Amino acid sequence: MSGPQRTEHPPPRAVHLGLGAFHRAHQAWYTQRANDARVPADGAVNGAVNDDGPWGIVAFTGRTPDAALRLSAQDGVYTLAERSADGDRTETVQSIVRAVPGSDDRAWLAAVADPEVSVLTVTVTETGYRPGSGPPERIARALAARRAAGAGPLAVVSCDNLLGNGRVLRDAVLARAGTDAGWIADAVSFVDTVVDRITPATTPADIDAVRALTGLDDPAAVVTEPFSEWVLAGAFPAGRPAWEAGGARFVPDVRPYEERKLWLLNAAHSYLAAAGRLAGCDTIAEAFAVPSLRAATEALWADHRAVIDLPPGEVDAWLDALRVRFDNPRIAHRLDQIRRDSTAKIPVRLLAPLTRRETAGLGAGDAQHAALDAWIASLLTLEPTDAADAALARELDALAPSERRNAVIARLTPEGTPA
Ligand SMILES: NC(=O)c1ccc[n+]([C@@H]2O[C@H](COP(=O)([O-])OP(=O)(O)OC[C@H]3O[C@@H](n4cnc5c(N)ncnc54)[C@H](O)[C@@H]3O)[C@@H](O)[C@H]2O)c1
Ligand SMILES: O=P(O)(O)OC[C@@H](O)[C@@H](O)[C@H](O)[C@H](O)CO
Repeated sequence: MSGPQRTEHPPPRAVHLGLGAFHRAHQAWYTQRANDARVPADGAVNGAVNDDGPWGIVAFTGRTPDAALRLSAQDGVYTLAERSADGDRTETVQSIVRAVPGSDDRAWLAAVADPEVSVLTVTVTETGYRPGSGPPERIARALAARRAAGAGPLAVVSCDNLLGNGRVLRDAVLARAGTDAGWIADAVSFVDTVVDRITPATTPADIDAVRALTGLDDPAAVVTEPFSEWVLAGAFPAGRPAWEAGGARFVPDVRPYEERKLWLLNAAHSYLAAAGRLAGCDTIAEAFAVPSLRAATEALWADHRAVIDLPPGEVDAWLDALRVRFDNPRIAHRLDQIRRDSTAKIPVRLLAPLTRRETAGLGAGDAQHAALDAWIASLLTLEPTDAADAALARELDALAPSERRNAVIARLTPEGTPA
C-alpha cells in the first residue's frame, strides 16, 4: 500500500523548529490553506495580503528525530484528519517540503540563513523557554548565521502556550545573542501569537482510521479537531504566507485573546488532567463528563472570566464552543499527555490569573484554590512526568499540607504578570 503523494512543490520560504503533531495540524495546515487560496500575482487573498507565490516549510524536530524521519520517508506529505463528534474528514497537506532531524546543525543554520526564507515558526513546548533550555541558543546561533550571510530581516513566530510568547522568546534569544544582539533587535521581529487547535499525539488506531478512510498508509498522519484559531500581533518585515486564508487574524495586541485561551482552555485542561487522573479518567472528554469535575471546571471558568478583558458575549460564545470541543468523545486527548511538564504550565494557566484577580481587587477565587490543590495532590500522588515535577513534589511532600498551596504560589507565580 502506498502513502500520500506530492503534487505541489512550493519553494522553501519558511522554517519551523519543533516538528510535532501541533505544527502539522496548525501552522503547516494554515500555510497549505494559504497556498490553496493563491490568486494571480496582482490579486489579493481575502482582501488582506497580496499573494506572491506558494510557501514551503523546512521543518526541524526539537529533540528526537522520529517525526522528521517518518515525514521524510513520504517526502514531507501527510494526511490531516479533522475529527468531529460525527466523523472524520481527511485532506492532504504538502506545505512541508523538507523534514530534518534537529541534530543536523549545518542544515539548521543554512535554512535560517537562506535569503529566500522570511519566517521562522517555533513550537518547542513550555519547557523550551526555561532558563538554560536549548531553543533560544539555537535560534540565536541561526540568526547570527543569517546576519553573516546578509540574508536580511526575518519574523520569528512563537506558537507555544505562553503569555507574551513573542516577547519571552525575544528576551531569551537576545540574552544569548552576544555581539549579534543589536542586529537581531533591529532586523528580527518576534511576533506574539495565540494558537489553538486540540491535537493529541497520533496513535496506531489513528493511522488505521486514516488507512480505512483514504486507502493510504500514512504513519505521519495527524488527527485534530475541526476548531482552529490563530491570532497574531507583530511585523513580518520580509513577508509571510496569506494565513488569513485559513482564518488567522492579525490584531494590534493579542493579550485579551491569549488570556482567554490560556486561562479558559488550558487552565481547564491542566485542572482536568490532575483531578481527572486522580478520579481514574483517561481523557478530557471522560473527565469533563464527571459531574463534579465539570462543575469545578465551570467554577474555574467563572473565576477566570472575571478578569478577561473581552465583551461578555464574546467570552460566552467562545465558552459555548469550548464545551462542545471538550465533549467531543472522538478526540481522545489523554490526560497523561496534558499533565506532562506541569510545573512549566501551571504558572501561566493558574497562577497568572490568580495574580490578576488579586490585583483587580477580587481576591483569589475558591475554584482557583481548588484547582491548585488538585494539581498539588496529583503531583504528590501520580508518577512525575519530568525532573521539575519530581523536584517540586519532593519539596511539597516535606511541608505540612496546609502550607503547600502558599508555597506553590510563592515559588511559581510568574514575575511581571501584567496587572
Ligand atoms: N498539541 C496541541 O494541541 C497544541 C495546541 C496549541 C499549542 N501547542 C503548542 O505546541 C507545543 C508542541 O505540541 P505538539 O503536540 O506538537 O507536541 P509534540 O510532542 O508532538 O512535538 C513537540 C516538538 O517540540 C520539541 N521539543 C519539546 N521540548 C523541547 C525542548 N525543551 N527543546 C527543544 N525542542 C523541544 C520536540 O522534540 C518536538 O519536535 C505544545 O507544547 C504547545 O506549546 C500544542
Ligand atoms: O500542548 P501543551 O503540552 O502545552 O498543553 C496540553 C494541552 O493543554 C494543549 O495542547 C491544548 O490542547 C492546546 O493548547 C489547545 O489549543
